[in-house]
Amino acid sequence: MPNQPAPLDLLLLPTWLVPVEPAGVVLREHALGIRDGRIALIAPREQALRLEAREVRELPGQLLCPGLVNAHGHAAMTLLRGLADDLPLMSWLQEHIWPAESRWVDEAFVRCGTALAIAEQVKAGISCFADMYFYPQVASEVVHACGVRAQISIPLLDFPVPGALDAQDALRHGLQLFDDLRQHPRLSVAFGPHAPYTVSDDKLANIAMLAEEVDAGIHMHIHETAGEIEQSLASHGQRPLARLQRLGLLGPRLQAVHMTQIDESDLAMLVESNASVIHCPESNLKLASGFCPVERLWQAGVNVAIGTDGAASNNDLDLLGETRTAALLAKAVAGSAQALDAHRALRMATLNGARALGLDTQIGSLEIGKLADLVSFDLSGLGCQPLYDPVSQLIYAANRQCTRHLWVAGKQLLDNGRLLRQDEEQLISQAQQWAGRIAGSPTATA
Ligand SMILES: CSC[C@H]1O[C@@H](n2cnc3c(O)ncnc32)[C@H](O)[C@@H]1O
Ligand SMILES: [Zn+2]
Repeated sequence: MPNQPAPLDLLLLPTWLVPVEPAGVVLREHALGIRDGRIALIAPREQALRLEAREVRELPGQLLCPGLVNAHGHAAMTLLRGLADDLPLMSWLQEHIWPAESRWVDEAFVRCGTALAIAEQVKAGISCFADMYFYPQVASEVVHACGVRAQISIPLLDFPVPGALDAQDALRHGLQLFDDLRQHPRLSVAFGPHAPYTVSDDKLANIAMLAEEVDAGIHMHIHETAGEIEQSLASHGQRPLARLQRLGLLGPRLQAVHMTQIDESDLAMLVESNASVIHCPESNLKLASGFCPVERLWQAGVNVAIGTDGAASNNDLDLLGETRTAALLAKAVAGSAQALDAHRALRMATLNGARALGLDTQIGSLEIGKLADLVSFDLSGLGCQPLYDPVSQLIYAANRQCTRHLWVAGKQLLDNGRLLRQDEEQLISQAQQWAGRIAGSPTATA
């Protein structure tokens, strides 16, 4: 008697299944089966329905694809959403955000803001996000409790920040977090030197060495504005990326966030080092920082992922909307309507994000053996009719309200648009209490 395969835990029957890898494929009349948190089956619907499954779920009018990966953000900054708008990066940061952070950010702030960010992201189809903020230990506890996946960066700056007296103190806490989370199934830890203009040479060289030693990512704002390049040339006689190369930070573990300023030598360094670029188009537009040349990077072979940045410079954590902005902006920047087509845009928001975070063997595409991090979007509504091409519809016509169901490692976090692991009413009320305190203070941002 041949061995019967164990029953599937869940069999999903969407109208469209978009695996992302192989590229450009849309499967109709197909099913996806999950066993032990992993994708165990992708097969024609009729064939799959003959298999034993503990639960079978029809997803009519829905597109099933990998969960979105928000490759850059500052989760707890949700509590600073709308506090200082319509400003350029440096006055936004130095005159408003940093003063507000030193006045208000503590463990309770990070706990509440991170939970709010996770709820907003899960409701928007994001199953994995990269976070760079203060009190990373607290953020990791919230991620653990909410069931989502995240890379948590250890923030490192030359000056004291909430939760760390100096960079050495931050590193000490950070290395402890590496040890604590080494075996965690959903959490990874990276180094988060804030930017070339806030971290000195000796600390950057030390981070490069430590990242090699513990095999971790390096997540950093780089080449966000033209002013950053000018300042680096004046202070260091080098462009920031060249300086980072000299200090040993360039390599596949580097996650270079923003990169709106790229000359030929920068491009060559990115290609040669296999570093990833994290594109944050809406933050770059809102702070008038510049335009990342996504198509040029992509054609040169650089892995380009996408991030929302924090809710204080965006002002939402809507990766689907961000991807649409990226697809539209890429065409304007490249002067070509073919730049960043819908399929590549979806790849940027899934598999490329996973690759940037070093998770592409585990998530980012629907392939047998990968973790079942999945999202379904409902394309049956009026705004998506008529429908010729489901991926075009997802990127150019749908919006985050179309998000229906979301699973992380086969565990459902969103059911028909409803959060299963978080209390929406409570999150809203807690966020309002924070806003009451912050807005009610005469020193809200100064
Ligand atoms: C190292 S913790 C995060 C730190 O970064 C600040 N921040 C948020 N958005 C940006 C951005 O676009 N460029 C530079 N710095 C940014 C955030 O407020 C924290 O202070
Ligand atoms: Zn940022």
